[in-house]
Amino acid sequence: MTAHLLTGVRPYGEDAADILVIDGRIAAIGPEAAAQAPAEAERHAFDELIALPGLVDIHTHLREPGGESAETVYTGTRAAAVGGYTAVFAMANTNPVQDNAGVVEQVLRLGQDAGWVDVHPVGAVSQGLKGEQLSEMGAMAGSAAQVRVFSDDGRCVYDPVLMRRALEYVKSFDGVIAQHSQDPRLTEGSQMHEGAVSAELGLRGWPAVAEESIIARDVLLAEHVGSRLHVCHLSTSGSVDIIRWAKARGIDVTAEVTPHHLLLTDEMARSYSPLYKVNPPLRTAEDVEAVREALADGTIDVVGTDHAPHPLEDKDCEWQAGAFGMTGLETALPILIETMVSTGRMTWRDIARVMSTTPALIGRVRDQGQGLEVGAPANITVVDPTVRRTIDGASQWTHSTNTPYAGMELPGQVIATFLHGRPTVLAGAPVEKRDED
Ligand SMILES: NC(=O)N[C@@H](CC(=O)O)C(=O)O
Repeated sequence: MTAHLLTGVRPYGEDAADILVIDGRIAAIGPEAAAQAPAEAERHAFDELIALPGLVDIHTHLREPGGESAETVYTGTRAAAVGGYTAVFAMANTNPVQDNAGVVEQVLRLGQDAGWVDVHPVGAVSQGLKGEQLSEMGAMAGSAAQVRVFSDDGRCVYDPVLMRRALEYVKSFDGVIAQHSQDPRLTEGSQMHEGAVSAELGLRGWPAVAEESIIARDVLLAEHVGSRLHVCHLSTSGSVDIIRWAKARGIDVTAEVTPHHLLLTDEMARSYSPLYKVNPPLRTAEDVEAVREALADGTIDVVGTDHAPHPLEDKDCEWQAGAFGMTGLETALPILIETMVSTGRMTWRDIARVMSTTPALIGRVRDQGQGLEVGAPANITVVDPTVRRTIDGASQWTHSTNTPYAGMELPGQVIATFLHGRPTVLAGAPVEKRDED
């Protein structure tokens, strides 16, 4: 038997209550926890700290296989655990692409061996992400990886016939298509958000309509075939309007926003530093306000990090040559605290909903996101919201340093993470899996 007693902790930021964990499940919460704790239980004094259900990231790039100079499954999932995550959905734009059962099972196994979080491989929608023919979706769904989320993320499924077929096909195994909404024709050569700042800087623009027109098309397709659509990294106020309209109409759509689109604007491009180059691009202050409001009112369902590590040479260069993407696993919760909790827009229960419960539901994962309830799997994140830390890329656990928050002071630190009852992070630092675990 393994047992842990978390004392003095505040579940969902509410009244202090001890939590007893036995053999991977929450055995008791409240006064009876200490009374029921076996003598050998490991005790953790977490007075005044906040307990949340383990975070679930619906949108992570782990890069392995093929991109190990940026990240491996091991380093990416270790960074996830440090960020408070207990599960991540690993995007399909690896090399080889996660478009068949062999590759998704490889990523699943790498995740299990690393042991930091549950890794759920995302399957590509199209073979080789080429947007021409459907991938082996059924084989991936039926594989050991039990894939339910399919995405060509990094690329848009542009062909409406392919998108329609994909939406139809995933219905048979309750899957979802997670679309990277970007009209490729409207964004050829685009470098940043199209607007006053791009005009001033002389960088080619990525117009909001390139995102909004694809979302509008896709919600109508999802309605037409009666299937489930997930919109990745929504970034504009117009996109929020479309999702609001689609939901009011009863369309089965969910939407995600990234931490960086909740905090940063296209003004950052004035530095010409590719650290701020990301896809979709950082938008205007009005867009940031719209996505914050939509996350708070439930129009946007989840926060996905879009953790996109890149090797230094792809970021330490001029803007035009830089790669799109920024790391995010270790800064997501601090940014949510800064933008949504400290501002009074969301409670800790709301954070649990958008960063744990709903992402697990969208991905059809049953042993995550169940909340801090007796009998639930003991996936628990313990955070100190009062600490303020200056972010430094070099001291993060991800293998890459492309954080746009370097030098910024952000609130909150994950003190401990428990994955199915086993601590993966204690005192803010990762804890290696032992052989007997
Ligand atoms: N979000 C990003 O800016 N980059 C992503 C893929 C993508 O372009 O969406 C990546 O894989 O690097």
